[in-house]
Amino acid sequence: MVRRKNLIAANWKMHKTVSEAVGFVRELQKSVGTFDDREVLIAPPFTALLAVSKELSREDFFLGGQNCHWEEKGAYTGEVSVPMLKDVGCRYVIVGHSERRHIFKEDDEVINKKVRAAVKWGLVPILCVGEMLEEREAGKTFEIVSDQLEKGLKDVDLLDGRSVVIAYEPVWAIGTGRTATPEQAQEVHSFIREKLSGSYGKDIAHSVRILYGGSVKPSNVDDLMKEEDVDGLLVGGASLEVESFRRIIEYQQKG
Ligand SMILES: O=C[C@H](O)COP(=O)(O)O
Repeated sequence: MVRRKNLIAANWKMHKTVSEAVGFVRELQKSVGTFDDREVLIAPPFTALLAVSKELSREDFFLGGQNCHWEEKGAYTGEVSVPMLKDVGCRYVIVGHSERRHIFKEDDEVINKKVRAAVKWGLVPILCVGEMLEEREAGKTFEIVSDQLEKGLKDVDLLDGRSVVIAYEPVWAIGTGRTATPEQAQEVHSFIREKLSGSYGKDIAHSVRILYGGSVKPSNVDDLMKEEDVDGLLVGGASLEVESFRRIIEYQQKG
């Protein structure tokens, strides 16, 4: 069984110019302490990937894309492939974020192709799953998460559990200021782990990192990270300021 290292990820979405991104990373790397139980991921817009890659100097900091295409190359105007992301130094790629699902109408089939492409060409996909508010209120959270997980991971080799990261992002908590309570997050995370255990076995399931995303801020990070199955965070808004993201990375240890 591989020991899980927590992953604190910044998803900058469509924010920051190249110079803003480079300045941020330079300052963040200087100000954040080093912890042997956690890693940091920066997912800037495509335009800033190369510049941020050159700026990243710490071994505990990694680079990620926010999206990818499933083919290696071809006539796909506006798209970026997994090998291209690898070429600029990415280790991770976010796949199936709710903004991609809802604004850009990506379905589970497309998301699965992207997950498989990422694993095939050596990036770790961060597969995002999560229910909408009306689905939660209708008591369908587990059903939705289970379905997205099953379809997103179809025919994906989880290897020892390190080839994929799952992010639970309840849609009603993204950018709304309304965070899931630590108990709500833990309930779904533990459900995800159980489900992975059923499909891939206990050892692999216990090695997969499950991140929480949705209005994570300095004021709620410590409580969220105390939950047993919360292995990190996918942070949007609060990752755009150095001081707030530094505080999130430096969450208080469990126990
Ligand atoms: O990828 C990040 C999530 O969409 C969360 O965004 P947020 O922290 O702004 O709510």
